[in-house]
Amino acid sequence: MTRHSLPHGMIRAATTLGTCEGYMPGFGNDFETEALPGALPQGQNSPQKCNYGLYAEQLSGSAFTRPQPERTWCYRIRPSVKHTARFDRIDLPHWKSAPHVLPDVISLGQYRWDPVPHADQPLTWITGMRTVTTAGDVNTQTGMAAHVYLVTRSMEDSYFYSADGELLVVPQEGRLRFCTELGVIDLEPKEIAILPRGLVYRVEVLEGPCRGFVCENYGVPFTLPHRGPIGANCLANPRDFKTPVAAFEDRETASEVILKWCGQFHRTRIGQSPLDVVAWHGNYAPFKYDLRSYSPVGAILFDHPDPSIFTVLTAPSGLEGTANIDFVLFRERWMVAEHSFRPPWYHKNVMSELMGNIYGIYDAKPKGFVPGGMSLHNCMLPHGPDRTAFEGASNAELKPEKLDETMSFMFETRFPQHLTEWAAKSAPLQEDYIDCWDSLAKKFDGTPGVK
Ligand SMILES: O=C(O)Cc1cc(O)ccc1O
Ligand SMILES: [Fe+2]
Repeated sequence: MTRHSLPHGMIRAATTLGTCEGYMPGFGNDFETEALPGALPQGQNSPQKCNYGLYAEQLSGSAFTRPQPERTWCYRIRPSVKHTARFDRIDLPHWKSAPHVLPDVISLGQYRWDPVPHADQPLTWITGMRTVTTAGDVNTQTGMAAHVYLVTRSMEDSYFYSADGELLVVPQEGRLRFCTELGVIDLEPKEIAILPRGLVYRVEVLEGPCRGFVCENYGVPFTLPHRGPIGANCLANPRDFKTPVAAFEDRETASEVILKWCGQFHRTRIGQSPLDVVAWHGNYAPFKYDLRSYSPVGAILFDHPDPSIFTVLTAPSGLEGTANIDFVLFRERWMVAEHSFRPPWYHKNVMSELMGNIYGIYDAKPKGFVPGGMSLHNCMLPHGPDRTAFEGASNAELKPEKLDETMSFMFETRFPQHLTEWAAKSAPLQEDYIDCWDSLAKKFDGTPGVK
């Protein structure tokens, strides 16, 4: 087996059959990977002594007793407990957790933001996280938070992990590298990544400035949706998810580990890199997914289906069919529906919808919802196409039309989303957003016929 070197002398497992540029294909597979030959024990998890003097350690991402438990066995230079000395509380004022309901912030409404501009000062993955909304309760492991990240600087000898939930990362600008305990993920716009709860990592800037969106999932991890009558194919296909091969660094330098725990941040100081997992096997691991491999299924004769058909990943809530979070993708597709109003209909929804634009034009909002921008249509708040979209689609010739160069997404949660003070007062909120429906004309005059 040959080794691949990454910055900081990180040693990565060689690409082997079934892997692609350092990644292994499949969703939720039981993966196994080793960066040094023979580092992974065969036939058992806890040998009396591990090869290379490694320590065996289990990372459990679900209760031991879940029907399909999620866990990974790590073979590492030091057990994690050596990477966590005493913790001191630190303040990260822009990263908020639910419940975070403020008396002087009104969350009830329809909101839209321009792209958040980059700051003057350098920001890392940790200092550059800006919470937009929170929902549910981090202490009961229900709900989520939506964030924007603005990152211009790599973390150096600094590592992070969250006990509060997994992070779904949706880049919109720039390229990031996630050096994790279980391997390295490089991420750019049109891709997404999942960083599981409890996984330690460092984030480096490959090409900045970097901006994107994060959904912090306090609940059970994202999984693939039940496909129902769609059957086994299309939507997000399992083989297109990529989990990194093992990579480790054996580096003794003064370092810090920052831990998010019950909404608060803590720092511990250690004398080495905690990314020292030489080999691992299991089904609890980070992964990335290229959104261009998503095969949308839609209306091929008439009408407009619910956007749930565009679900990429879903995080169940415990109530059957009612997601803690759905991650929904509106990407390039053909519009062919006959005698139909093709964009989204007007609607009110018990779920709350936070949307972001990755690139291009979104059909319900030809203007104002721009790449890097966001919108929030909260629980039971009516919304739909603006006047331009409505008039355009009501009068368009209904020939097959390609919605090209477009990619927006939605974090849709069963819980109402509460704005942070930053989202309500500092972020570039469009004060006139609701005016986009103002000029919708009354067409009804009591006489029959299409108006
Ligand atoms: O509000 C939105 O733009 C998102 C959305 C899209 C769609 O096609 C149907 C319903 C819906 O909430
Ligand atoms: Fe909607």
